Amino acid sequence: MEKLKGGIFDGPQIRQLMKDTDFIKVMTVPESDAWKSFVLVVENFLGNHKAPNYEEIVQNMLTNFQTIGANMSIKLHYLRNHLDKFPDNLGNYSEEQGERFHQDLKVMEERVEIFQNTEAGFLCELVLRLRPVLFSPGDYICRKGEVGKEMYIVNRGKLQVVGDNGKTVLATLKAGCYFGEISILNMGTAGRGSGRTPSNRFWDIGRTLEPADWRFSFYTNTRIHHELLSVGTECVDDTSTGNRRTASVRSVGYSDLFVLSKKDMWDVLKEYPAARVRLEAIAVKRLEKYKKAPLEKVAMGRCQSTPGLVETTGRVPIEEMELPTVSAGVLGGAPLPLQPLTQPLTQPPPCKDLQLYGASASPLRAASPVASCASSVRSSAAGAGSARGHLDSHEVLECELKRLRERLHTVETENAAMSVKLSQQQWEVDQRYGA
Ligand SMILES: Nc1ncnc2c1ncn2[C@@H]1O[C@@H]2COP(=O)(O)O[C@H]2[C@H]1O
Repeated sequence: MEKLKGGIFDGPQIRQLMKDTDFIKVMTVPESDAWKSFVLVVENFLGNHKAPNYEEIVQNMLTNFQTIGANMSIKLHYLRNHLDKFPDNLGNYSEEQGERFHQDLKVMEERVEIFQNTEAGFLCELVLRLRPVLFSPGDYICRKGEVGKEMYIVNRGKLQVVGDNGKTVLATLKAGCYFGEISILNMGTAGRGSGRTPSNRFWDIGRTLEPADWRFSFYTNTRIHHELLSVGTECVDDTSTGNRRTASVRSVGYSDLFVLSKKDMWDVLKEYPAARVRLEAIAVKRLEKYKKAPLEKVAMGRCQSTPGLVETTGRVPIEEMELPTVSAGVLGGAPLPLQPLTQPLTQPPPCKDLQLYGASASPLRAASPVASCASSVRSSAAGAGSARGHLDSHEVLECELKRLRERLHTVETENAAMSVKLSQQQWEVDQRYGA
């Protein structure tokens, strides 16, 4: 009954309609074309008989459905993309199996927030990449601090998000809920391997040098060159940071989940940038809820794991070290004078303030027009209260995406320029010392 109310017909009802000669009489021409082509699909593909030209028959039905503006369900997209993968005799497949398939897709389409109001193609691409997995009572699906490689959607069962002690239950998840998205979208606890952020690692490199060595090392020490470049590049490699699980999740009883790998998710997101913005916006909101903190704190958490944004509360912020500009120094001009470092390099305390670096000052700094947009949005979000905050979080994400693209371009260009300069210097050293 529920299905009928929702306009969903099962096999016996469809067969009844196919026999009903009056049914087609109440249709317009395009509708009757669509109906007839559907009947052809039932008779030549979905039942016991698969006609040699079944692909043409299915394609014809899809075209006719599109003509009448029918909202193609995910199942029809599935049909189109995987026509060649259906077994020869679909009639052998029971109603129960069909029902199960229908239910699986229904969970995705209707109950999973991230899949609602997304482009049909995006949803279809994701659904096709989902794998079903089963967990037993007490199984941990993920543990806090691990690198996240998958996200999960609960199809059936009950799970608990637990705190550090494994006892405090932060949330209970049931069918339709999803989890594990924070780390695969790189919004979790920042850090790769050692757990140190790129900005921490700038400081680590700095601390290995005597102040007087800064200028000399920057020009002649290939290790420093390479390390700085690798950290700089990591700043724009936004799949490498913030990838740690923010909590542990365990199965209460048996649970039946769908798993989506990070790689698959990112492969699809590459093709659907609007969906990426939307997913990240939802993740920011969810993080905000988890942390029960005001927006700017959440933005800070994200920024710590966001390439290009660096904490600046250390006693000697890296931008004050006055490294020479790329154009004047690295690209062949005379090195700019460096101010001697009067204070030792120290580890910056936790982020209180955020600053975006401008491209002109150092090869490690980001392009600025979009950066200033992001930072002004951020500061307005901080000042204007929580109602405006939600709107701004979206703007911040959009600005950040733009800025990251520009930053990637800048770092790649600078990387290439520095490599040229490096080879040049190596050649000069070889010439001088006869290596
Ligand atoms: N307080 C919370 N309430 C509900 N879900 C949470 C909470 N904290 C973390 N999670 C989820 O648990 C997941 C653990 O892995 P991730 O950090 O990738 O993504 C996390 C969220 O999806």
